[in-house]
Amino acid sequence: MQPDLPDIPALQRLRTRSPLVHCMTNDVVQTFTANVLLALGASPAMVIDAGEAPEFAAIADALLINVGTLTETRAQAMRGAIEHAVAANKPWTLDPVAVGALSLRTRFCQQILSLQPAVIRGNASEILALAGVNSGGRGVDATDTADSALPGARTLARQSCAIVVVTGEVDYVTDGERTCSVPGGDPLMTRVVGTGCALSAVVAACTTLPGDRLENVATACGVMKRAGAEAASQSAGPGSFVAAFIDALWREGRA
Ligand SMILES: Nc1ncnc2c1ncn2[C@@H]1O[C@H](COP(=O)(O)OP(=O)(O)OP(=O)(O)O)[C@@H](O)[C@H]1O
Ligand SMILES: Cc1ncsc1CCO
Ligand SMILES: [Mg+2]
Repeated sequence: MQPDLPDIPALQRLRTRSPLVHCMTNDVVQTFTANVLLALGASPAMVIDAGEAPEFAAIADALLINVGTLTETRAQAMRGAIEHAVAANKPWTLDPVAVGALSLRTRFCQQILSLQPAVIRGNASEILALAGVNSGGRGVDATDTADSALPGARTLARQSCAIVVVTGEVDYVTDGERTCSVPGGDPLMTRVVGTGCALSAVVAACTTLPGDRLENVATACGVMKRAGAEAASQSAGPGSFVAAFIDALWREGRA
């Protein structure tokens, strides 16, 4: 395991570069995801139609594929976008929401794994399912711990040549050989929808940074956990947590 990493320069770089992040994400988390990226200085765009998503994927700096509200039509648009991103040498990140629990999305994610994702970010049940390990996942929430999913995450990283992030009480970031652990955050982060989905978007933004990708992805996890802990300490419950969380992200990486 690697020790805690200095992440402020990476955050400052994110604000300076303001990467354009093409988000093909689920209907539940669109606005929250865009606001999280904006608070950190990145530039979100939710372009989803099959007629223009491939074109945009080649222009944007990074692509996020989140299958939370997948349909057959969206799957087609996503596949086209991924192919164009890969052809243009742009990194793409996969959030395999509820994979393992449902067959269309499980099949789709297994297929697109061969298209060289830079990063796969999921909760423990999703990562175990994608790694081919039976898990108790039955919906969008994890029923396994991140610790128990770490061996599966390492196997998935080696199989897919992607960096794999498994989130929970501790986040683990692995390339199959090196692993960073990122503690912190707050359980309140799981009582509002989309903190994991938004983290995947921040991870996608961080794949555009120069330097060690594993460290940059761990930085994304650390930033979200730090903001989550700060927001939880300032809020009365899930409603005010959301506003405090966006505000805490806004302060991250500022002098
Ligand atoms: N018990 C916990 N304590 C502290 N932080 C947590 C805990 N569980 C999750 N988190 C944090 O919450 C965020 C979301 O992680 P989670 O594993 O819940 O993803 P997810 O299930 O994909 O979320 P969603 O589907 O709502 O987007 C991450 O930043 C993670 O570090
Ligand atoms: C609640 C929910 N349902 C489909 S996607 C989603 C967001 C969390 O992943
Ligand atoms: Mg999720």
